[in-house]
This record gives sequence, structure tokens and C-alpha cells, in this order.
Amino acid sequence: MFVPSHITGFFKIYKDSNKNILQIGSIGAGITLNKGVDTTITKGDNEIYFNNKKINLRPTIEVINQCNIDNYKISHKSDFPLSSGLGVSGACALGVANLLNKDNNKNNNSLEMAHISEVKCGTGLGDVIAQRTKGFVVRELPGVPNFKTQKVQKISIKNIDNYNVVVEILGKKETSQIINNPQWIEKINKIGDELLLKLLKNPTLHNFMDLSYYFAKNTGLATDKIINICNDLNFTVGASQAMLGNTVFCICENKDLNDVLSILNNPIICKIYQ
Ligand SMILES: Nc1ncnc2c1ncn2[C@@H]1O[C@H](COP(=O)(O)OP(=O)(O)OP(=O)(O)O)[C@@H](O)[C@H]1O
Ligand SMILES: CC(C)(CO)[C@@H](O)C(=O)[O-]
Repeated sequence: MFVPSHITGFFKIYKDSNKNILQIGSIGAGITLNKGVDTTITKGDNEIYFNNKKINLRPTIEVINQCNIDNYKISHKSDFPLSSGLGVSGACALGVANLLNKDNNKNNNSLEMAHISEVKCGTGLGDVIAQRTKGFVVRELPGVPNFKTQKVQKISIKNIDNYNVVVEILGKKETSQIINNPQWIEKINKIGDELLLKLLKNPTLHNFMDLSYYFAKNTGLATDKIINICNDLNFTVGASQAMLGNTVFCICENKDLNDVLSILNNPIICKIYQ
């Protein structure tokens, strides 16, 4: 079961504790990539493997707990590491939830299960909704119900084959340390507030990258190192920090790909997956 990775460019957090957990989440915009996580479930001793290493991956465990299964071996094969702003924990949670719900025709539940797991673990607020939608995704209301009420849009991209998403992972950053911190929430929400409307007025990849860079820089989430790399990539469609990680992502046209690769140390070339 393949689930694409997801990069959030900018977002705003909605965490009202009086609300149902399905309504907690974020609004924002991002893209899914053709690299991600492939998950399988076989019989075993209740173990979870991530790229052949046994780990206790909380978002996956949360999904299992909701399903009451036993004697499983879950294997996540991922193109990217965890904690890098690429929505890998969400891809793992949604992959398991999709597999566990496939047989009993409850597939609509799998998104809810994965979202609940991500919110409980503090590992994501909107990734799995975008990962289910796929493509260039705008989330106009927080949480899962809005997926059903069409408040999640897939923006069409003209000439999509001409675009590459180049990813450079510089280090790790735990999402929960940011989205559970009141000072960061305030900064993120102050800057993130008007960006979605600006994107919807002009829904292009170029504008998405401009707004993502503005968000990364003005929230203070991006390090100087990331800002410098983004500035070096200013001849492209745009470059910014993948939220919420210590990772640069750049969208470039085919004609600029070699120049982008020459600037980065460990570039990973992806395509937008829809
Ligand atoms: N070796 C490990 N063993 C167990 N859990 C791990 C290990 N490495 C990372 N994790 C867990 O993986 C999860 C990563 O979630 P996190 O949200 O930070 O990253 P992500 O989903 O990959 O990216 P994003 O920033 O896009 O959400 C966290 O719960 C973290 O504790
Ligand atoms: C919080 C987040 C940026 C982590 O990847 C993402 O889940 C989102 O856009 O809500």
C-alpha cells in the first residue's frame, strides 16, 4: 500500500480543545510527491519495522490500537527518513489504516483513523488529508469533516511534467515540539493567517512557493542556512523549507534541474504525485 509523502508549504493551526478531535487540524497548502511509504502487513509477533529496523512508531501504534488487531508484522519501506517535514509519519499511519480497512469496506474510516493518530501523537495536523487527496492540495478548513464537505481542493497544474521537486534533507526536526509550543503556535498563526486567501486568488505553483518562502522566513521557522540555500535557488519556480522539517524543497522546471542539482549536496529528485 503506497502513500505519497507530503510537503506543507504554509499552514495555520486549529487546536480548540473543546472540539471533536476530527475537527482539530490545520488549514494550508502543500504538494504530494511520487516518493513515499510502502506498507505491508503480514502475520508476526506484533512488530513494526521501518526500513527493516524494528521501531515503536507511535502514529502506527495508535492506528493499530483503534483496530484491535493482534499477531501482526507491519513493514514500512520509506524513501525518506522520519522527522524531516515530509509527512512520513502520516504516510505510515494512513498506509496501515488503509490496509486494515480495505477488507471490511470501511475505507472512509481509514482517513479518520490516521488523522486521529497523527493529532494524538502531535506528528501532523493535515498531512493525511492531503495524502488522501494527492497533488497540489489546498485545505480551507481544518480536520477531516471538511474533506467530505469539499473544503479540500486539488489545484490543477498545467504542464505538470515540466516540473520537478528537489528535496535536500539537512537534519531532523520533531513536529510535536513546534505544534505543541504556544509561542510557535502564535507565530505560525499570525503569519499563516492570510496566506491561503492570497494563494486562492492566484493558485499557481509560483505563488505557492513565494508564499511558502514568506511563511518560512517570517515565522522564524527557517534557519539562516535554509534561507541562504533558498536565496541561491532564486532562479527556480521557488524554494522554501518543508514544514515541519530541517529540509529544503525547490520546485524547478526541467531546463533548470541541472543548475539546481549543482547547488545542493544531497538532492533527491521527485515529481508531484497526483
Ligand atoms: N527511531 C525511531 N523510533 C521510534 N519512533 C521514531 C524514531 N524516529 C522518529 N520517530 C517518531 O516518528 C515520528 C515523526 O513524526 P514527525 O511528525 O516529526 O515527522 P514526519 O511525519 O516524518 O514529518 P512532518 O514534519 O511532515 O510531520 C515522531 O513520533 C517520532 O518520535
Ligand atoms: C503540522 C504539519 C505542518 C506537519 O507536517 C502538517 O501536518 C500540516 O500541514 O498540518
